Amino acid sequence: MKTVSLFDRPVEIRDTEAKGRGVFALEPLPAHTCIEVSPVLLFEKDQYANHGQYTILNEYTYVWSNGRQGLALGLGSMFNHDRCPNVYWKKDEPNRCISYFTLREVSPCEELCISYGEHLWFDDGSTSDHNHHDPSEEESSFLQNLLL
Ligand SMILES: C[S@@+](CC[C@H](N)C(=O)[O-])C[C@H]1O[C@@H](n2cnc3c(N)ncnc32)[C@H](O)[C@@H]1O
Repeated sequence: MKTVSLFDRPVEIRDTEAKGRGVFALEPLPAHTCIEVSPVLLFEKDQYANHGQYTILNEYTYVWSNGRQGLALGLGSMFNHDRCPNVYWKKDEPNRCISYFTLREVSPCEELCISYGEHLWFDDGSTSDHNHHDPSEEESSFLQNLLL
C-alpha cells in the first residue's frame, strides 16, 4: 500500500544564510497554486498581551479579530519576508486557518516568501536574493483585487 506523507508536497524547508529556515519550491509552481493551508492556534488578547508578546511567538503570529493573535501551524510559520513576495496569504477566521498561494509562476529552488509589511523588526536579508523583481501588471492587479 502506498503511504502518502503529510509533507509530500512540492516544497521543502531549508536553512538560509541570513534568515533562518525558509520554504523553497522543489518544482515549477504555476501562479495561484495553493501551497499550504495552515491550521491556526489562537491566543486570547490578555494571554498574548501578558505573556505571548514577550516570547519568540511575537516573531510568528498574525493579527486576528478581537485583539487575538494567531500562530500558523505547519509551513505557515516558516515563510520568510520579501519586499517583492511571490506568495500571498488569506485568513479564514471561521475555520481558524490561513491559506498560502503563489502570486506568480515560481521556479524550482526559488524561496517562497510572503510580505510582512512595512514595519520589520530585523535587518532585511532578502535584498540580495535573486527573486526580487518588480510586480508585473497581472500580479499588481491580482493583489489589488485581493485588497478590495
Ligand atoms: C515567521 S519567522 C520565519 C521563519 C524563520 N526564518 C525560522 O527559521 O523560524 C520570522 C523570522 O524569520 C526571520 N526573517 C524572515 N524574513 C527575513 C528577512 N527578509 N531577512 C532576515 N530575517 C528574516 C526573522 O528572524 C523573523 O523574526
